[in-house]
Amino acid sequence: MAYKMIKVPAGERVTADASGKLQVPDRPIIGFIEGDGIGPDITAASMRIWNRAVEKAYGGRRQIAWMELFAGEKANRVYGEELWLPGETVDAIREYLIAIKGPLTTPVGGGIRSLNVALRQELDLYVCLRPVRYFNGVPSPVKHPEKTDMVVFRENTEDIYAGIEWNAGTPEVKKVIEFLQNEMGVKKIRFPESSSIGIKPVSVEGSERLIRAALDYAIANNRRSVTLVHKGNIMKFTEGGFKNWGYDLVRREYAGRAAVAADCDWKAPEGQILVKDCICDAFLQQILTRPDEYDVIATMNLNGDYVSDALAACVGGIGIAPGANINYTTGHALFEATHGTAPKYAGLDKVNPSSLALSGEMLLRHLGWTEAADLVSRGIERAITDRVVTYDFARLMDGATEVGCSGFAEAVVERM
Ligand SMILES: NC(=O)C1=CN([C@@H]2O[C@H](COP(=O)(O)OP(=O)(O)OC[C@H]3O[C@@H](n4cnc5c(N)ncnc54)[C@H](OP(=O)(O)O)[C@@H]3O)[C@@H](O)[C@H]2O)C=CC1
Ligand SMILES: O=C(O)CCC(=O)C(=O)O
Ligand SMILES: [Mg+2]
Repeated sequence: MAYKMIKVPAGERVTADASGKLQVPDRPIIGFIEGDGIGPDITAASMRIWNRAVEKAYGGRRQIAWMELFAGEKANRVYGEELWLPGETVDAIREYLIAIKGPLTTPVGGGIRSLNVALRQELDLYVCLRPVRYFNGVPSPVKHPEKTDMVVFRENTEDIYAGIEWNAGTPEVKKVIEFLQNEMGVKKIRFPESSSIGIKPVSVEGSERLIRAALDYAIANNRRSVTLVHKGNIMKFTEGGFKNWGYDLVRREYAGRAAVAADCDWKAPEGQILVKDCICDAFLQQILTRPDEYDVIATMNLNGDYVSDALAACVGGIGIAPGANINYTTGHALFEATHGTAPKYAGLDKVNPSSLALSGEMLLRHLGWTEAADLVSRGIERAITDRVVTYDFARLMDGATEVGCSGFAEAVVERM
């Protein structure tokens, strides 16, 4: 495909077969979006780490051909018009399959809708995968951060997060409210004249494909349990549906490999995954009090957003919380940090690049480049153990050497 502003480097496409399995050439073209706010700082630092890890692991036999894609504020500058998410950015990820992005700004209460959510929706990246593990030496607000070892599978295309809503006082919201009151017999809208309305779609298909991905991951990685996190006592047909459809799926498709807690008195037979559920408010309490009881988590979009930041806090904060948005059927994957653009730190070469760097570690592992991935995590681990850290860790550690974002990347590279 010919692109207007995207320069395709010398290299080859990663492709996927009909089952989503990847074929990875030695010089894969991988897209990257720099991102807004701290995006340029953490992208430059992470690139240094990823490229060095690949060079060290494969001595030039393998190399990533980076292809810059544009979104957010930079897209406006590059295209010379108001264009937040150029169509060719989405097309290029569709064509080249794998990309990584920095955070993109979403204004609150008006303005453009989230570009991050738009990318997930347009590419149907239905899993937001956020592993949460503790790196030795990272300062944490909990007593036993090493007990937190969870992998969050967050549904990424549905829920109230999809942004289907109408603003108070508009003719559109009036129409929706009148429909709800007159056609659907709704009597519970407390202030109908001044309400905004949002819609929460949660489907059987959307829930099943997410929960299936979580179960397959748990089985492939010898994990102990999958917990469905929901608020189904209150939102019976959406969040409660998610839980019920999940249990139905386990009984229908995973017999002999996974067992529903209620069917086995909370003890899965030897070699099987225990599937249980937890109401989200209680879950947010238990990740602080009993984190070792949870393992793989499957949840809906908004819960997953809250849960992943809360879990990140337990193991040192969102400065070190990686993630990926994946469609396991088509093979498309867009890796990204859990955190946002942290605008007050933009351009200061200050923040922790680990969240993006570790998202790249996930990307390398996803490509099957395990040796390079291991070097990234080893370098980060060693820098932290040596107490050479960015401000977010330094302010909580005794005897730390505080370095900037690029300085941390150098410290990682030296210790690979
Ligand atoms: N996927 C994406 O692209 C996402 C985008 N966003 C967007 O980002 C913007 C800002 O959101 P906001 O709510 O401020 O959340 P942010 O995640 O951007 O920042 C909140 C706080 O988290 C800490 N933090 C974030 N990143 C790092 C890092 N790399 N190293 C160290 N500490 C870090 C800082 O804490 P402290 O102040 O304590 O130093 C920061 O003030 C919004 O427009 C939001 O919509 C938000 C989340 C995800
Ligand atoms: O899109 C955004 O601005 C925020 C997204 C977010 O917080 C997340 O996906 O974790
Ligand atoms: Mg978030």
